[in-house]
Amino acid sequence: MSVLDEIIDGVRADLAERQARVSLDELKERAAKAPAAKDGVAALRGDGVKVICEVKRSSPSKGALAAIADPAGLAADYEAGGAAVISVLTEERRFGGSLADLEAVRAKVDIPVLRKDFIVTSYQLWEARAYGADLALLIVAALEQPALESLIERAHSIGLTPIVEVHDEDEAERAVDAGARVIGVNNRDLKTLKVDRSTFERVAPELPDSVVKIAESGVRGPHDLIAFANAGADAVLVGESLVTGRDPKGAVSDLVAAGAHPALRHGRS
Ligand SMILES: O=P(O)(O)OC[C@@H](O)[C@@H](O)c1c[nH]c2ccccc12
Repeated sequence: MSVLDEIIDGVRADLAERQARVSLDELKERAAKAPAAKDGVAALRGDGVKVICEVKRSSPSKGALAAIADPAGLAADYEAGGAAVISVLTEERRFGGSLADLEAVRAKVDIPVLRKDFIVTSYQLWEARAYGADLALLIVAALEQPALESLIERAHSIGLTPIVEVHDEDEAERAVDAGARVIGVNNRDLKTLKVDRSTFERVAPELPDSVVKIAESGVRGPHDLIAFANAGADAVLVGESLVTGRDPKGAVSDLVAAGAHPALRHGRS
């Protein structure tokens, strides 16, 4: 069984408990009361390379990264540093996240918030909206094609922007066929947890120009951002290097400044 399969088994078990506690109708009521979703696509387009900053306590590859006693405070630092979107991991067992983190971050920042989890049913999309997310991650490797298609559609109908995550050319084709407009290329293989920074550069050319392209994982600093930008990234998604550093706000503003450099603007819309 791959690491991804193990993670998803745990996610399904936790999900079954929540579903037994909170009905879909209750979630929908809560979602109806949530502030309207912000435009995730608009936040990721435009001049310069956008920076998505992640609230991440631990990971299956590295174990504990940072305690993050105040996820909302960290998110506020990211926002002050110029982040375009905040990513909040809500997976509990391996990443140490929760829906409470999502709710706390949502209440604190004005920029769009991404629910980062292993989404396998529309119930989790309703949860995302009910707890204030504007975007939700859908991982192609975790979903059969019909499920991927219906979750993309459902996300749109709920008002969420789906970020569809791929790791190779076949998954990229599946994402595009399923109607994805925002695609994240994960440089980490979720089946082996290995990071290969050439993944983005290999997969991005398979994606149509109209798709918003995000390079995910392995961004250590401005140098990596510039490399991904030169390979066509509209945005980067950064976790570990921000949560383990001493000055998250400063690190974000260094990334944003590198991404705003005029030399990178050529060919961007
Ligand atoms: O911590 P990093 O290497 O900067 O990576 C962040 C993000 O890309 C990573 O957390 C991630 C990408 N896709 C995921 C899917 C599920 C959980 C986590 C992820």
